[in-house]
Amino acid sequence: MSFLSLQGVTKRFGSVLALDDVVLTAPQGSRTAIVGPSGSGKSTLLRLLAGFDAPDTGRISLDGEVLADGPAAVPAHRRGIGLVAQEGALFPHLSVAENIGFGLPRGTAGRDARIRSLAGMVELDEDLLRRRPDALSGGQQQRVALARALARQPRLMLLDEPFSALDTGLRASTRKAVSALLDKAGVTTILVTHDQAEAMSFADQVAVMRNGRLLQVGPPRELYLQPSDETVASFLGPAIFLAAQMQGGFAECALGHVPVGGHPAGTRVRIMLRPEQISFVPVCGAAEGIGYAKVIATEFAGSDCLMQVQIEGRAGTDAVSVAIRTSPSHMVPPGSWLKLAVVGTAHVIEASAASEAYVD
Ligand SMILES: Nc1ncnc2c1ncn2[C@@H]1O[C@H](COP(=O)(O)OP(=O)(O)OP(=O)(O)O)[C@@H](O)[C@H]1O
Repeated sequence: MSFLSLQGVTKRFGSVLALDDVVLTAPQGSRTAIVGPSGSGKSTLLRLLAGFDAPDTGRISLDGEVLADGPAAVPAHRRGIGLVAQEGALFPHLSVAENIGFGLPRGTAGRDARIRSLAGMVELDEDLLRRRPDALSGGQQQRVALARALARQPRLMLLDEPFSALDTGLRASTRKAVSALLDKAGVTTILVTHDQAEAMSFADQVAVMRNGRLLQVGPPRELYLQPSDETVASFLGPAIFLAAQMQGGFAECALGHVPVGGHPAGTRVRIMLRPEQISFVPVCGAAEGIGYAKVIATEFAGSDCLMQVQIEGRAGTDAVSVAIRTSPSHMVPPGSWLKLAVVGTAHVIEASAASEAYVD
């Protein structure tokens, strides 16, 4: 049996179906990230896990204990679940030490030592313990919030966009530190985030949510390279979709002969590639034919620049415009011609009926 299990969880607010038959499991010690657009139901799911609200139908269990079975639910304070919210939500009038020790009864033997040990775990200097939260940086405040949540040795840790208030550099380093810490403590964790890259680097399982439903759940690499549909594909990053015809295990498309993963059913398919799977070499002058493309526009964005290129369609089909990624030193100006090649395999995202027309 899974350590954390949600079965058929549904929650409605008036006419809004916030959670629609959610099924999710997580092994002990694992990290799950829930991503999805605004209003997709992420916070509602977290609130139900924390015990701040109860499902209409469905069952939530943790470590063999049923936490909610429809509206009958174990109250939040009896769940042994820690929560770190977006702003850390520290008590402003208490010192950092008292914030960390908030859940530890006063007078408990070794309380101060435990607070110092928790501060050490989240790499907070001891001399910060006497300060008030407003005298700490955003990253330090988040680490205090994490130490406070860890103090009660939760069975499950819920992280609700805990890094979103931090700037890019601090965000990445805090995420790494928190991730290593949770790993070491072996705490099962659920992270809610708007940031797909953050979800994929933090978690061993990612769940993509939309309109209250989980569209796909799996390891980050699997979701990124083998999404179940175009919505999941596009949500996790830029994607190139091309119509293709299967021939001898290859997809014949505007890019030529492209190897595909798996054994797709059907002959007319739609394939997906990630922009970084397209390599190119500039060619002199106009070069028409399969695999050649003209640069239409460029977008400078530091280390990760984009070039919009137009590929001639196969006979009788329209040209296809796709974005490919490159470094600033490899970017060429609009009007240049390129020979493209595909790195790795394409993913067949949709196999159509054999009678469907072949279109790009
Ligand atoms: N207490 C409530 N009363 C009425 N509707 C609610 C309530 N809480 C959530 N909803 C609705 O349920 C849906 C899901 O909301 P939820 O906050 O879970 O989404 P979310 O994915 O967390 O969004 P965001 O990323 O913007 O925080 C939304 O349509 C929201 O308006």
